[in-house]
Amino acid sequence: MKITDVKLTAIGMPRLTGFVNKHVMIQLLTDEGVDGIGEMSDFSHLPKYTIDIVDLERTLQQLLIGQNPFNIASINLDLSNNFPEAMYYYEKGSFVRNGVDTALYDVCAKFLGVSVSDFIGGRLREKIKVCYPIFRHRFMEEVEENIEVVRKQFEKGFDVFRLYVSKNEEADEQFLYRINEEFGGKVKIKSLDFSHLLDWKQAWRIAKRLTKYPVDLIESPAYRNDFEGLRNFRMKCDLPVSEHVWSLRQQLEMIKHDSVDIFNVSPIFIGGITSARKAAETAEVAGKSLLLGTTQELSIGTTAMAYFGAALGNLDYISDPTGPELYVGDIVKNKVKYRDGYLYLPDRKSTGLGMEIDWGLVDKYRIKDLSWEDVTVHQLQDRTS
Ligand SMILES: O=C(O)[C@@H](O)[C@H](O)[C@H](O)[C@@H](O)C(=O)O
Ligand SMILES: [Mg+2]
Ligand SMILES: [Mg+2]
Repeated sequence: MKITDVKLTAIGMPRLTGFVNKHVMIQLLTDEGVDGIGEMSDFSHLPKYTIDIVDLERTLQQLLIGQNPFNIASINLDLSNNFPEAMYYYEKGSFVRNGVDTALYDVCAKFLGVSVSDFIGGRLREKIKVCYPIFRHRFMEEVEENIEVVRKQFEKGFDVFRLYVSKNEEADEQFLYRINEEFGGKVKIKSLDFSHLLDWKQAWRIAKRLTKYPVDLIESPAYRNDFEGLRNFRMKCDLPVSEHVWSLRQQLEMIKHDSVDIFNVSPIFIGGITSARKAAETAEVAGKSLLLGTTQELSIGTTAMAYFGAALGNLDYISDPTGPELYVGDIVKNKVKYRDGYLYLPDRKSTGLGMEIDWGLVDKYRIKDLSWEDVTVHQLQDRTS
C-alpha cells in the first residue's frame, strides 16, 4: 500500500462558551482505496502565530506521498526530524505529528479490516472515566455561572469535575464551598489545575487554602519545565501531583527530579499515539501513574485517545477528554459517546478508528485558514469568549 495524497481541512468549532477552537483534519489517500483520517486538534493556544496550512499540506505531501503507511516507525522519525520536540506544552509541531500518526493507525487498521485497538494492544477497558472542566474564575460573578454548569452537566451524567485555579482564589474557594454545600458527596472534584501560571511557592499557598475541600490531585503547580519547583511542591503536598508530558526529554527530567506522581499523557501534546505509548511505557518503568489528558479534541481526536487509553495498565486516575461535550458540533456521523461520566470506545467490530466523516458538517464548520481572531491572552488561558 502507498500513500498517494495528503489533504488538510481547517475547521473552526465553537464551544458552548462561545470560544472558537481551530482544528485541522488530515486525510491520507492510498492506492488501495482506503483512506486514513486524523486530527491536529486545537491550534487555538499560545503562542499567537499561525501555521500556513497550504504550506503544511505541501510539506506533508512531500514527506508522505509514496510511503507505505505501515512504516509507522520510520514515518515518525521523518516527522520528528521535520517537526522536532520543543520542550513547550502547546508546541504546534506536536499537533502536526499527532494528526499524521493517528491517520496512519486509521488507514493501516482499516486496510487489515480491524479496529485500531487490535493494532495497539487491545483493550483493558471498554470505557474511560472522565471529568468535565470548569474553566478558571477571574470574577466572583463567574462562580454562579459555573455552579450552573455543574448542575447541567450533573444532569447529563457527569459526576466528576476539574477546576482551573489561581487567578481569583476567593472565587475558587467560593466555588468549592458551594459545590460541597449543594452536592455533598454526589459530585467530586478530581483536580485543581494551576496551568503553570504560578511559581511553586505561590501555588502551594493557594493549594493549602483550597484543599480544605476534597480533591484527588493537583496539576501543573509550578512554572513550565521547573522540575525542582514541581518536586518542592510535591514534597510538601500530601496529594498526588500531575504534570503534562510535552516532550520525552521533559519527561526524563521529571523522572530524574522525581517531580510528579502522575504523568498526564495525551497524544496531541507528545505528537501522536506512537509517542504517547512511549511516554506511557516510560511512566510505567519509572513506577508512575497515568491519566489521559486532553486539549479538548473533536470526535476523531477523542476516539484516537480512547483507543490509546484503553490499552494502558497504569491509568490510575480519572481522565480529561470531554471535547465532544464542550463543542456545539462535530464533523463525523458517529460522534463519540459519553454516558454516566464515561467515555465509551467504539464497537470493537468497527474498522480503523471507526469514525465516518460527515461532509455536510465539514462544510458547515470549514474555515479558510488558522488566522487568529481578536482574542486576549486571558481569553486564551481561560478558554472564554
Ligand atoms: O489540562 C489542561 O491543562 C487542559 O486541558 C488545557 O490544555 C486546556 O487549555 C485545553 O487545552 C483546552 O483547550 O481547554
Ligand atoms: Mg492541565
Ligand atoms: Mg486545547
